[in-house]
Amino acid sequence: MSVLKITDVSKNFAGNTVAVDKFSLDVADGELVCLLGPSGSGKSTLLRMVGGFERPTAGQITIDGDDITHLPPERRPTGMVFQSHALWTHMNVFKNLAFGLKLRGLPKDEIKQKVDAVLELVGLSGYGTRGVNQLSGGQQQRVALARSLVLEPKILLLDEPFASLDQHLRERLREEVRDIQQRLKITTLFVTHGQDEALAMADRIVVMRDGRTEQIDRPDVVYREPQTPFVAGFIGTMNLIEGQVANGRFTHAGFGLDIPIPDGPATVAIRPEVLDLTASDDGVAVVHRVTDYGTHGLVDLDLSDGTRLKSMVAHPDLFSAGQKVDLQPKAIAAYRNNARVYRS
Ligand SMILES: Nc1ncnc2c1ncn2[C@@H]1O[C@H](COP(=O)(O)OP(=O)(O)OP(=O)(O)O)[C@@H](O)[C@H]1O
Repeated sequence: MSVLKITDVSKNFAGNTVAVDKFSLDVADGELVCLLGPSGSGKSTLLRMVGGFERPTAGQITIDGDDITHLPPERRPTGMVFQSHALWTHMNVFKNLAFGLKLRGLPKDEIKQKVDAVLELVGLSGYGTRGVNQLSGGQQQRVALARSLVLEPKILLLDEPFASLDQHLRERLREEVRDIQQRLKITTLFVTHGQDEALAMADRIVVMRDGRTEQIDRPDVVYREPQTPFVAGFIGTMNLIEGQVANGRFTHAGFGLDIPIPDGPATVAIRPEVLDLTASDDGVAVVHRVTDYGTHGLVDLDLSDGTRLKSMVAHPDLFSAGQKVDLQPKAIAAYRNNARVYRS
């Protein structure tokens, strides 16, 4: 059952910037949906409209069937965690967490019980008396999450909560947050421009572009079956080759493939892990660089017009810069007019 329903929501800023354009999305109970897209695609604006920090120009947002489109943030059953955690630095951790509960008029012992429970949930038991400034960046972000969770929101809204943390900590925290989210079964909308984060955490990913949905699907589907060249190029590493189809054959710069689609321009997409190489004196590509990552190798290669492609290989030592190679893709997709028209 859908808990959060966003219907035809738009946001136009002054100066005619259309940040969000007739956007619709249903989020099911307990689901974690990631809004993923490049900078400026409207992710934060959309999240802020759900949280009540931005007013939609048009459209409707409901939670459990109640229209919340024009309610202020404090009257919505939502909890938002921002990129800059905005903790109160003059208060200790306990007071930061107790603040919202106090406003709700809860008795002292119940506040203590709830704060202790949420501190345990985020792995910070015993940190109540610490000053916020005495915590690491990761700990501060956990407190920010706890401050939202302690108010038991129906919907948790996370706006790039790990953006300021280093890679290692980011990976650890996203696992922790996913664990907590699944344990609490809390419906969550999560904004990120990190595709790894989205692939690792989401039940479904919304790929956004120019304020609109480009694709909504499970992470594995978004990765394996991107519906547009934009999604293909945005998620994971993808070789995109723009060429022409004539008589069922796609060609570009000496590279050719049989594709049973009508004549005309097409974009072919091939993942590096399914682009096999064989050394050949009259090969269509030249190896530019070979990188050995230990577990696998990555070969950068150029077609005759300079189009750069990537191939993942099991034995990088078989290849070297300057070598000519032939390409054998094991799986391809072809796009025309921004839609997928073929997949092998
Ligand atoms: N307060 C504002 N006034 C005017 N334009 C705005 C405002 N906030 C956002 N925009 C514009 O709306 C568009 C979408 O911005 P938004 O911040 O939602 O994108 P985003 O996908 O979250 O980007 P990022 O990943 O960089 O945070 C951008 O063109 C942005 O410049």
